[in-house]
Amino acid sequence: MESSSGAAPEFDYLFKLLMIGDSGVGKSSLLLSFTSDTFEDLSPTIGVDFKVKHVIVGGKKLKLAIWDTAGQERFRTLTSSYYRGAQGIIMGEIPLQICLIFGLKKLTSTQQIKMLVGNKVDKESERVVSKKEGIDFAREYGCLFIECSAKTRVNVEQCFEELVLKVNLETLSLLAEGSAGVKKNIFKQKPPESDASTSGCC
Ligand SMILES: Nc1nc2c(ncn2[C@@H]2O[C@H](COP(=O)(O)OP(=O)(O)OP(=O)(O)O)[C@@H](O)[C@H]2O)c(=O)[nH]1
Repeated sequence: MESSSGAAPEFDYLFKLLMIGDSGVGKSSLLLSFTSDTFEDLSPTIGVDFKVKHVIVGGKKLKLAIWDTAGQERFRTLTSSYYRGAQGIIMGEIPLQICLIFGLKKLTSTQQIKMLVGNKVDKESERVVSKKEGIDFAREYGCLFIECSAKTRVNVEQCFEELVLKVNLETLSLLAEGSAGVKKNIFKQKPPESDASTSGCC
């Protein structure tokens, strides 16, 4: 937590989120769309990038620290070192992610919330994986699932919101179990309404 001089803290909770996925699936574009409301042709990420977004969920001020990792193979050793400590993980385009999800299952703790993201839904005519296949795949590997478009901003906010809501719920259950080190604040939000375009399955 920040604030050391007795001033009101800038946020109630800090969540670390991590974006992984193969190069070109649109991780950086999704992040830019979420944090800056813009879409532009970006160069491939070198190593890792980082952005912050403040949101209010359930009346609580959350600071989201979002790490965007390079998808290119040559950065994989570096980027995998960022998995630890992430509360939520966002992954990229469906057809390319299978190997990374297996990697995650080995590398991350079970308390991390994973979300499989099918980006670029604006290119419907080029779709490779059906929505049902995406949902089934996410269910099998215990991920939330959503389809979105960084370009048109369809479901971009929802993508992060659903993940953060789920992280909150996990935080609450940790509190209920009396885990040490978890700040004893109770979030007052309700679970998200079910939406035809999203599908939680954790
Ligand atoms: N049509 C469309 N194009 C997109 C969308 N999101 C990203 N793109 C394009 O896909 C390409 C790759 O996007 P990036 O955001 O750089 O991909 P990345 O996953 O961050 O790639 P790395 O940084 O190499 O890991 C770019 O040309 C983007 O403009 C989308 O929602 N719709």
